[in-house]
Amino acid sequence: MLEVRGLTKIFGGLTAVKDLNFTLDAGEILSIIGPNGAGKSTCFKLIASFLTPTTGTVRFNGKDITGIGPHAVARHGIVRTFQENTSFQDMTVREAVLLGYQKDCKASLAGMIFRSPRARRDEREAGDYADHVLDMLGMTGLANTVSAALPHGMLRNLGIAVALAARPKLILLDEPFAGLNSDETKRGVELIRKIRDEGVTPILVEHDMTAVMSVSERIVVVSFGSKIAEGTPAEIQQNEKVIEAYLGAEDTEIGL
Ligand SMILES: Nc1ncnc2c1ncn2[C@@H]1O[C@H](COP(=O)(O)OP(=O)(O)OP(=O)(O)O)[C@@H](O)[C@H]1O
Repeated sequence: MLEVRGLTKIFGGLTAVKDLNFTLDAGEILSIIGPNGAGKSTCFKLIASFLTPTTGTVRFNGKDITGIGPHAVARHGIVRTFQENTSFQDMTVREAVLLGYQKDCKASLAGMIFRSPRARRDEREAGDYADHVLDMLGMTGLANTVSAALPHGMLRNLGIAVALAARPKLILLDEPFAGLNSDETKRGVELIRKIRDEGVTPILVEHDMTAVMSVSERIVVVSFGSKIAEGTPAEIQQNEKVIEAYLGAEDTEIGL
């Protein structure tokens, strides 16, 4: 589904991502981990086309999508969530999710204004789908809550809900467990499996090693921009290079 080849990003004199190669199959749960500053977020930005690589390619379902821009990438079915999303503060939860869905509507602008049958059908479908997504995220009871009033964990969920509302094929989750307590993390792990079971393939960048080891089917480890290991959680936990990379860093939490 996703093929990253020779991906490199140089900022001035600093190589943030260096000749990175990995592939991802549809339906697989992959995590990218690595010490602080290893290049994980940059890698996400390159895939989602928020940044253009210095060299290398990103292919999605056989098509070259390198550097085509975030909107074009979204049209191909790739969305990205952000660590802190404050864009829908004034909207209710349901309104924010409906906004995420909008780009998918088929009715013309005139159709929407004059409420054509097509526009009415779109509206109904959007409402049904928004309710489905909210149910999936355990947010049905919060549908009419103003986003600014949501607790931290639920604001995170809302970001995921808005991204899912666009009905992507691939969702890039940037630190979905950051700041969550252990119960919320357990629910987060279940949620990621649920997302995958709905046909949306998740990739995570994450520091919470307990969550990573529990949810991932495969892990790619980066250090100083380069891939140093790739394998199952069990393989990664025993990998010497990985242990060394984490021991040498301030962030020593690898869950060993
Ligand atoms: N726009 C930019 N301009 C210059 N340097 C940047 C830019 N974005 C990232 N970097 C640098 O590239 C390196 C990789 O950063 P990146 O944010 O990708 O790491 P990360 O693995 O996601 O880190 P963290 O886990 O702390 O979020 C860092 O040294 C960072 O300072």
